[in-house]
Amino acid sequence: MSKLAIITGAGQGIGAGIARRLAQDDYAIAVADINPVTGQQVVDELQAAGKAAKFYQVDVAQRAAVFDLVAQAVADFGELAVYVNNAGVAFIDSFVDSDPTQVERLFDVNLKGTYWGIQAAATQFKKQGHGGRIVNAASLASVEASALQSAYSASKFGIRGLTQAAAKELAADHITVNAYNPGVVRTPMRDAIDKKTAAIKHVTVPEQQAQVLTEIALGREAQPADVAEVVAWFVSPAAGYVTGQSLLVDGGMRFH
Ligand SMILES: NC(=O)C1=CN([C@@H]2O[C@H](COP(=O)(O)OP(=O)(O)OC[C@H]3O[C@@H](n4cnc5c(N)ncnc54)[C@H](O)[C@@H]3O)[C@@H](O)[C@H]2O)C=CC1
Ligand SMILES: CC(=O)C(C)=O
Repeated sequence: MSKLAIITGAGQGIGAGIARRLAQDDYAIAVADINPVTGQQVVDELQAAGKAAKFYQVDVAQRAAVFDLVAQAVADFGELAVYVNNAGVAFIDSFVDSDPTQVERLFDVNLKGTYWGIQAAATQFKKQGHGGRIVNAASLASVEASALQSAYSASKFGIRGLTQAAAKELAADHITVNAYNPGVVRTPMRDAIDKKTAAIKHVTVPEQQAQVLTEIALGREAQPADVAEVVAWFVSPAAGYVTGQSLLVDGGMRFH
């Protein structure tokens, strides 16, 4: 019988990559996303490959909806084994020009959405009584803040803190909590970041992307699969003694 993995923001990008990768390890995949079109497309793809998957529409900023997500997915697939807080939003703007509405929404989705996800998953794991794995999406912006991404960086610093605090408290229940810190991963989020950054800097998008590439030691951007491999490791038996850690997956951009 498959074990259940809930992945938020799995309708595209890194989350979809994580869904595809964990499906290879015979997890039943709960594709949780605010976007029903892309989310269902990922489910259709997994099901066409013979994998167990179902779409759940959720806004992770809504605590009750996150708890309902866990309850519905467990009712559909049985015991929860893995919860990945991947959903996130970003925007580019100067500190002083950042729009308050965008700042509020970003903290509600990234920081509070991760908080509710840890709460809901840990509550379910405690009920089940034999541990579990929680993995959170931080960022290289959680170890060194990014200019033009003040709110985003703060949210990711916060997620690193949530990861450490949850790991300390939940270890007694054999629940590990870790985070992945991607650098530059080619997704729609990154496309939007590159476009706005180029406009602010008055350069072309290719020029902006070429500049960023010079900062990556391995000389290439990441693909979602690069990050998904790290998440697959975090939830594997091999990482059973790892908790509270935030692992840079950036091709060599930050060396903390
Ligand atoms: N792409 C990159 O270079 C990096 C991404 N990250 C983080 O990785 C995670 C995934 O990023 P990407 O795949 O690039 O993003 P993306 O924007 O391409 O995909 C994010 C997914 O989350 C969903 N989503 C957004 N708000 C939601 C909400 N309130 N409730 C439920 N679902 C929601 C979107 O519909 C989308 O399917 C994010 O937390 C991001 O901050 C971290 C470092 C670098
Ligand atoms: C560094 C980072 O988190 C993005 C989205 O670029």
